[in-house]
Amino acid sequence: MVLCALNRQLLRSSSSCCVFMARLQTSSRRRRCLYSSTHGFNQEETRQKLRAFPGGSVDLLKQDSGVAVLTINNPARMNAFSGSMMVDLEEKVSQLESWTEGKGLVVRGAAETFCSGSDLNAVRAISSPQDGMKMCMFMQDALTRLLRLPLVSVALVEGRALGGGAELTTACNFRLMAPGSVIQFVHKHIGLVPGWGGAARLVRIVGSQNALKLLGGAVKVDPERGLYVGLADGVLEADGDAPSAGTPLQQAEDWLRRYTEGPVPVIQAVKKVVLAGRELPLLEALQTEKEVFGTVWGAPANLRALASKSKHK
Ligand SMILES: CC[C@@H](C(=O)O)C(=O)SCCNC(=O)CCNC(=O)[C@H](O)C(C)(C)COP(=O)(O)OP(=O)(O)OC[C@H]1O[C@@H](n2cnc3c(N)ncnc32)[C@H](O)[C@@H]1OP(=O)(O)O
Repeated sequence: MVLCALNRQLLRSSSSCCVFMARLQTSSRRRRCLYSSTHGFNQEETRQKLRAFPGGSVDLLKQDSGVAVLTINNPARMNAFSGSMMVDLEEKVSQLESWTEGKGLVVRGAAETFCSGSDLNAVRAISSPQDGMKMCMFMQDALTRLLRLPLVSVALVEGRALGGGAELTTACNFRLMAPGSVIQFVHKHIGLVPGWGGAARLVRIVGSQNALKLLGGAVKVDPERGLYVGLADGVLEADGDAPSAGTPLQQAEDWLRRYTEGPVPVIQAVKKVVLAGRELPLLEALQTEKEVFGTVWGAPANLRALASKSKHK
Protein backbone atom coordinates (compact mmCIF):
# COMPACT_ATOMS: atom_id res chain seq x y z
CA MET A 1 0.00 0.00 0.00
CA VAL A 2 2.69 2.41 1.11
CA LEU A 3 4.85 1.29 -1.80
CA CYS A 4 2.00 1.89 -4.26
CA ALA A 5 1.54 5.39 -2.89
CA LEU A 6 5.28 5.98 -3.13
CA ASN A 7 5.32 4.69 -6.70
CA ARG A 8 2.44 6.94 -7.64
CA GLN A 9 4.24 9.88 -6.07
CA LEU A 10 7.45 8.95 -7.87
CA LEU A 11 5.58 8.75 -11.19
CA ARG A 12 4.02 12.13 -10.60
CA SER A 13 7.29 13.65 -9.54
CA SER A 14 9.16 12.03 -12.44
CA SER A 15 7.03 13.96 -14.93
CA SER A 16 7.56 17.29 -13.15
CA CYS A 17 11.23 16.38 -12.80
CA CYS A 18 11.40 15.97 -16.61
CA VAL A 19 9.93 19.45 -16.96
CA PHE A 20 12.51 20.80 -14.52
CA MET A 21 15.31 18.99 -16.37
CA ALA A 22 14.05 20.37 -19.67
CA ARG A 23 14.18 23.85 -18.18
CA LEU A 24 17.73 23.22 -17.02
CA GLN A 25 18.90 22.08 -20.45
CA THR A 26 20.91 24.71 -22.22
CA SER A 27 19.53 25.53 -25.63
CA SER A 28 19.65 28.35 -28.09
CA ARG A 29 15.88 28.83 -27.81
CA ARG A 30 14.56 31.70 -25.73
CA ARG A 31 13.30 30.23 -22.44
CA ARG A 32 9.65 30.18 -21.63
CA CYS A 33 8.75 33.17 -19.47
CA LEU A 34 7.62 32.60 -15.85
CA TYR A 35 4.42 34.48 -16.69
CA SER A 36 2.01 34.19 -19.60
CA SER A 37 -1.33 35.51 -20.84
CA THR A 38 -3.07 33.54 -18.08
CA HIS A 39 -1.41 36.01 -15.69
CA GLY A 40 -2.43 38.94 -17.90
CA PHE A 41 1.18 39.21 -19.10
CA ASN A 42 2.55 39.63 -22.60
CA GLN A 43 6.34 39.67 -22.54
CA GLU A 44 6.75 41.27 -25.97
CA GLU A 45 4.26 44.03 -25.20
CA THR A 46 6.03 44.76 -21.89
CA ARG A 47 9.39 44.79 -23.67
CA GLN A 48 8.07 47.46 -26.06
CA LYS A 49 6.73 49.56 -23.16
CA LEU A 50 10.01 49.32 -21.25
CA ARG A 51 11.99 50.41 -24.32
CA ALA A 52 10.15 53.75 -24.07
CA PHE A 53 12.41 54.53 -21.08
CA PRO A 54 15.91 54.45 -22.60
CA GLY A 55 19.37 55.05 -21.12
CA GLY A 56 22.40 53.05 -20.05
CA SER A 57 23.08 49.43 -20.95
CA VAL A 58 23.73 45.99 -19.52
CA ASP A 59 26.96 44.65 -20.98
CA LEU A 60 28.06 41.04 -21.20
CA LEU A 61 31.63 39.82 -21.61
CA LYS A 62 32.02 36.06 -22.04
CA GLN A 63 35.63 35.04 -21.34
CA ASP A 64 37.62 31.99 -22.47
CA SER A 65 38.03 31.08 -18.79
CA GLY A 66 34.32 30.16 -18.72
CA VAL A 67 33.58 33.10 -16.41
CA ALA A 68 31.43 35.92 -17.81
CA VAL A 69 31.14 39.47 -16.49
CA LEU A 70 27.75 41.21 -16.58
CA THR A 71 28.01 44.98 -16.03
CA ILE A 72 25.09 47.24 -15.07
CA ASN A 73 26.11 50.40 -16.85
CA ASN A 74 24.37 53.72 -16.21
CA PRO A 75 26.90 55.66 -14.11
CA ALA A 76 25.16 59.05 -14.53
CA ARG A 77 22.29 57.59 -12.47
CA MET A 78 24.34 55.40 -10.12
CA ASN A 79 23.59 52.45 -12.44
CA ALA A 80 19.82 52.73 -11.96
CA PHE A 81 17.83 50.44 -14.29
CA SER A 82 16.15 52.30 -17.14
CA GLY A 83 13.40 50.40 -19.00
CA SER A 84 15.72 49.56 -21.90
CA MET A 85 18.29 48.18 -19.42
CA MET A 86 15.63 45.79 -18.08
CA VAL A 87 15.15 44.55 -21.65
CA ASP A 88 18.95 44.37 -22.09
CA LEU A 89 19.24 42.30 -18.91
CA GLU A 90 16.65 39.78 -20.09
CA GLU A 91 18.45 39.48 -23.45
CA LYS A 92 21.82 38.93 -21.75
CA VAL A 93 20.28 36.24 -19.52
CA SER A 94 19.00 34.52 -22.71
CA GLN A 95 22.52 34.63 -24.15
CA LEU A 96 23.94 33.11 -20.95
CA GLU A 97 21.28 30.36 -21.00
CA SER A 98 22.71 29.14 -24.28
CA TRP A 99 26.37 29.50 -23.29
CA THR A 100 27.43 25.86 -23.26
CA GLU A 101 31.04 26.58 -22.19
CA GLY A 102 30.08 28.74 -19.19
CA LYS A 103 30.91 27.96 -15.57
CA GLY A 104 30.76 31.23 -13.66
CA LEU A 105 29.37 34.74 -13.71
CA VAL A 106 30.33 37.99 -11.98
CA VAL A 107 27.56 40.62 -11.81
CA ARG A 108 28.80 44.12 -11.07
CA GLY A 109 28.06 47.81 -11.60
CA ALA A 110 30.09 50.25 -13.68
CA ALA A 111 32.19 53.01 -12.11
CA GLU A 112 32.67 51.41 -8.70
CA THR A 113 29.06 51.34 -7.56
CA PHE A 114 26.63 48.44 -7.91
CA CYS A 115 23.11 49.66 -8.77
CA SER A 116 20.62 52.13 -7.29
CA GLY A 117 17.53 50.14 -8.32
CA SER A 118 14.87 51.22 -10.77
CA ASP A 119 15.35 54.51 -12.53
CA LEU A 120 13.08 56.73 -10.45
CA ASN A 121 12.11 58.73 -13.55
CA ALA A 122 10.66 55.56 -15.07
CA VAL A 123 9.07 54.58 -11.72
CA ARG A 124 7.27 57.95 -11.63
CA ALA A 125 6.06 57.51 -15.22
CA ILE A 126 4.88 53.90 -14.70
CA SER A 127 2.71 54.76 -11.74
CA SER A 128 -0.37 52.57 -12.44
CA PRO A 129 -0.41 49.34 -10.39
CA GLN A 130 -1.12 47.31 -13.57
CA ASP A 131 1.94 48.63 -15.40
CA GLY A 132 4.02 48.38 -12.21
CA MET A 133 3.08 44.70 -11.91
CA LYS A 134 3.97 44.07 -15.56
CA MET A 135 7.42 45.56 -14.96
CA CYS A 136 7.66 43.32 -11.87
CA MET A 137 6.71 40.20 -13.84
CA PHE A 138 9.30 41.05 -16.49
CA MET A 139 12.06 41.53 -13.89
CA GLN A 140 11.00 38.52 -11.80
CA ASP A 141 11.32 36.39 -14.91
CA ALA A 142 14.74 37.82 -15.84
CA LEU A 143 16.13 37.50 -12.30
CA THR A 144 14.70 34.03 -11.68
CA ARG A 145 16.32 32.86 -14.90
CA LEU A 146 19.57 34.59 -13.86
CA LEU A 147 19.59 32.60 -10.61
CA ARG A 148 18.71 29.38 -12.47
CA LEU A 149 21.60 29.64 -14.94
CA PRO A 150 23.84 26.58 -14.76
CA LEU A 151 26.67 28.97 -13.76
CA VAL A 152 28.00 29.78 -10.30
CA SER A 153 27.28 33.48 -9.92
CA VAL A 154 28.58 36.17 -7.62
CA ALA A 155 27.45 39.78 -7.15
CA LEU A 156 30.45 42.05 -6.76
CA VAL A 157 29.05 44.85 -4.59
CA GLU A 158 31.01 48.08 -4.65
CA GLY A 159 29.44 51.36 -3.51
CA ARG A 160 25.71 50.95 -3.14
CA ALA A 161 23.15 48.29 -3.98
CA LEU A 162 19.81 49.98 -3.31
CA GLY A 163 16.20 48.92 -3.89
CA GLY A 164 16.11 46.83 -7.05
CA GLY A 165 19.94 46.81 -6.89
CA ALA A 166 19.75 44.99 -3.55
CA GLU A 167 17.24 42.61 -5.14
CA LEU A 168 19.64 41.94 -8.00
CA THR A 169 22.35 40.82 -5.55
CA THR A 170 19.96 38.11 -4.28
CA ALA A 171 19.61 36.70 -7.80
CA CYS A 172 23.28 35.61 -7.59
CA ASN A 173 24.52 32.58 -5.71
CA PHE A 174 27.03 34.61 -3.71
CA ARG A 175 27.64 38.22 -2.69
CA LEU A 176 31.09 39.73 -2.21
CA MET A 177 31.19 43.18 -0.62
CA ALA A 178 33.94 45.76 -1.08
CA PRO A 179 34.98 47.79 1.98
CA GLY A 180 32.58 50.72 2.41
CA SER A 181 29.85 49.13 0.31
CA VAL A 182 26.21 48.96 1.37
CA ILE A 183 23.28 46.72 0.44
CA GLN A 184 19.98 48.33 1.42
CA PHE A 185 16.42 47.34 0.68
CA VAL A 186 15.18 50.94 0.71
CA HIS A 187 11.71 50.01 -0.58
CA LYS A 188 9.90 50.85 2.66
CA HIS A 189 11.28 54.40 2.52
CA ILE A 190 9.58 54.88 -0.85
CA GLY A 191 6.32 53.23 0.18
CA LEU A 192 7.06 49.95 -1.60
CA VAL A 193 8.10 46.38 -1.02
CA PRO A 194 10.49 44.43 -3.25
CA GLY A 195 8.76 43.27 -6.42
CA TRP A 196 11.55 41.69 -8.44
CA GLY A 197 11.51 38.52 -6.31
CA GLY A 198 14.00 40.04 -3.86
CA ALA A 199 11.91 39.35 -0.74
CA ALA A 200 11.35 35.67 -1.59
CA ARG A 201 15.04 35.18 -2.32
CA LEU A 202 16.19 37.17 0.73
CA VAL A 203 14.14 34.94 3.06
CA ARG A 204 15.88 31.90 1.58
CA ILE A 205 19.31 33.49 2.01
CA VAL A 206 19.11 35.00 5.52
CA GLY A 207 15.95 33.42 6.98
CA SER A 208 12.61 35.10 7.66
CA GLN A 209 13.67 36.80 10.93
CA ASN A 210 16.62 38.56 9.35
CA ALA A 211 14.65 39.31 6.17
CA LEU A 212 11.93 40.99 8.22
CA LYS A 213 14.55 43.09 9.99
CA LEU A 214 16.33 44.09 6.77
CA LEU A 215 13.12 44.93 4.87
CA GLY A 216 11.07 46.27 7.80
CA GLY A 217 13.90 48.52 8.98
CA ALA A 218 15.33 49.31 5.52
CA VAL A 219 18.62 48.49 7.26
CA LYS A 220 21.94 49.56 5.75
CA VAL A 221 23.93 46.33 5.44
CA ASP A 222 27.66 47.03 5.48
CA PRO A 223 30.19 44.22 4.93
CA GLU A 224 30.42 43.41 8.66
CA ARG A 225 26.65 43.14 9.06
CA GLY A 226 26.45 41.34 5.71
CA LEU A 227 28.77 38.59 6.97
CA TYR A 228 26.93 38.46 10.31
CA VAL A 229 23.45 37.90 8.80
CA GLY A 230 24.73 35.69 5.99
CA LEU A 231 23.94 38.09 3.15
CA ALA A 232 27.63 38.52 2.30
CA ASP A 233 29.85 35.55 1.53
CA GLY A 234 33.09 37.48 1.64
CA VAL A 235 34.66 40.91 1.92
CA LEU A 236 37.22 42.21 -0.55
CA GLU A 237 40.58 43.69 0.37
CA ALA A 238 40.59 47.49 0.46
CA ASP A 239 42.36 49.20 -2.43
CA GLY A 240 45.93 49.76 -1.37
CA ASP A 241 45.78 47.40 1.65
CA ALA A 242 46.94 44.45 -0.40
CA PRO A 243 47.92 45.68 -3.89
CA SER A 244 48.78 42.12 -4.91
CA ALA A 245 45.11 41.15 -4.41
CA GLY A 246 44.28 43.10 -7.58
CA THR A 247 41.26 45.10 -8.62
CA PRO A 248 37.84 44.27 -7.11
CA LEU A 249 36.94 42.43 -10.32
CA GLN A 250 40.16 40.39 -10.20
CA GLN A 251 39.50 39.62 -6.53
CA ALA A 252 35.96 38.47 -7.32
CA GLU A 253 37.19 36.25 -10.16
CA ASP A 254 39.92 34.79 -7.91
CA TRP A 255 37.35 34.12 -5.17
CA LEU A 256 34.98 32.45 -7.62
CA ARG A 257 37.70 30.22 -9.08
CA ARG A 258 37.47 27.68 -6.23
CA TYR A 259 33.92 26.92 -7.43
CA THR A 260 34.49 27.15 -11.17
CA GLU A 261 37.73 25.20 -11.43
CA GLY A 262 37.12 21.91 -13.23
CA PRO A 263 35.29 20.53 -16.26
CA VAL A 264 32.24 22.47 -17.50
CA PRO A 265 29.78 19.51 -17.28
CA VAL A 266 30.72 18.86 -13.64
CA ILE A 267 30.45 22.51 -12.55
CA GLN A 268 27.11 22.87 -14.33
CA ALA A 269 25.90 19.61 -12.76
CA VAL A 270 26.80 20.88 -9.27
CA LYS A 271 24.74 24.02 -9.88
CA LYS A 272 21.79 21.98 -11.23
CA VAL A 273 21.55 19.60 -8.25
CA VAL A 274 21.79 22.46 -5.76
CA LEU A 275 19.12 24.40 -7.65
CA ALA A 276 16.83 21.36 -7.69
CA GLY A 277 17.36 20.88 -3.94
CA ARG A 278 16.45 24.50 -3.36
CA GLU A 279 13.43 24.74 -5.64
CA LEU A 280 11.79 21.32 -5.69
CA PRO A 281 10.00 19.10 -3.16
CA LEU A 282 12.30 16.31 -1.95
CA LEU A 283 11.10 13.51 -4.25
CA GLU A 284 11.37 15.69 -7.32
CA ALA A 285 14.77 16.97 -6.24
CA LEU A 286 15.94 13.35 -5.84
CA GLN A 287 14.67 12.51 -9.32
CA THR A 288 16.47 15.50 -10.79
CA GLU A 289 19.63 14.61 -8.90
CA LYS A 290 19.48 11.11 -10.39
CA GLU A 291 19.03 12.53 -13.92
CA VAL A 292 21.92 14.95 -13.49
CA PHE A 293 24.05 12.19 -11.95
CA GLY A 294 23.40 10.16 -15.10
CA THR A 295 24.96 12.91 -17.19
CA VAL A 296 28.29 12.82 -15.32
CA TRP A 297 28.56 9.10 -14.42
CA GLY A 298 30.95 7.44 -16.87
CA ALA A 299 31.54 10.74 -18.64
CA PRO A 300 35.11 11.77 -19.58
CA ALA A 301 35.86 13.70 -16.36
CA ASN A 302 34.67 10.77 -14.25
CA LEU A 303 36.65 8.19 -16.28
CA ARG A 304 39.81 10.34 -16.19
CA ALA A 305 39.57 10.73 -12.41
CA LEU A 306 38.98 6.99 -11.89
CA ALA A 307 41.96 6.12 -14.13
CA SER A 308 44.26 8.46 -12.19
CA LYS A 309 43.33 6.74 -8.89
CA SER A 310 43.14 10.15 -7.25
CA LYS A 311 43.32 10.36 -3.44
CA HIS A 312 41.63 13.05 -1.37
CA LYS A 313 44.06 13.51 1.53
C1 LIG B 1 10.22 49.37 -8.01
C2 LIG B 1 11.03 50.21 -7.17
C3 LIG B 1 12.28 49.64 -6.55
C4 LIG B 1 12.61 48.35 -7.20
O1 LIG B 1 12.83 48.34 -8.41
O2 LIG B 1 12.64 47.32 -6.50
C5 LIG B 1 13.44 50.58 -6.71
O3 LIG B 1 14.54 50.20 -6.95
S1 LIG B 1 13.10 52.21 -6.53
C6 LIG B 1 14.69 52.99 -6.56
C7 LIG B 1 15.41 52.82 -5.27
N1 LIG B 1 16.59 53.65 -5.28
C8 LIG B 1 16.61 54.89 -4.77
O4 LIG B 1 15.63 55.38 -4.23
C9 LIG B 1 17.91 55.63 -4.94
C10 LIG B 1 17.71 57.15 -4.81
N2 LIG B 1 18.99 57.83 -4.90
C11 LIG B 1 19.80 58.01 -3.85
O5 LIG B 1 19.50 57.65 -2.73
C12 LIG B 1 21.11 58.71 -4.14
O6 LIG B 1 21.08 59.26 -5.43
C13 LIG B 1 22.31 57.72 -4.05
C14 LIG B 1 22.15 56.51 -4.94
C15 LIG B 1 22.49 57.29 -2.59
C16 LIG B 1 23.60 58.45 -4.49
O7 LIG B 1 23.74 59.63 -3.75
P1 LIG B 1 24.94 60.63 -4.11
O8 LIG B 1 26.25 59.91 -4.07
O9 LIG B 1 24.77 61.82 -3.24
O10 LIG B 1 24.72 61.01 -5.64
P2 LIG B 1 23.48 61.74 -6.30
O11 LIG B 1 22.28 61.66 -5.45
O12 LIG B 1 23.92 63.08 -6.74
O13 LIG B 1 23.22 60.79 -7.57
C17 LIG B 1 23.92 60.98 -8.78
C18 LIG B 1 22.87 61.01 -9.86
O14 LIG B 1 22.26 59.74 -9.94
C19 LIG B 1 20.84 59.91 -9.92
N3 LIG B 1 20.23 58.71 -9.37
C20 LIG B 1 20.64 57.95 -8.35
N4 LIG B 1 19.82 56.92 -8.16
C21 LIG B 1 18.84 57.03 -9.08
C22 LIG B 1 17.68 56.26 -9.39
N5 LIG B 1 17.38 55.13 -8.72
N6 LIG B 1 16.92 56.67 -10.40
C23 LIG B 1 17.21 57.77 -11.13
N7 LIG B 1 18.31 58.56 -10.88
C24 LIG B 1 19.09 58.17 -9.88
C25 LIG B 1 20.65 61.12 -9.06
O15 LIG B 1 19.37 61.65 -9.23
C26 LIG B 1 21.75 62.02 -9.55
O16 LIG B 1 21.36 62.55 -10.80
P3 LIG B 1 21.35 64.15 -11.01
O17 LIG B 1 20.36 64.66 -10.00
O18 LIG B 1 20.90 64.31 -12.43
O19 LIG B 1 22.73 64.60 -10.75
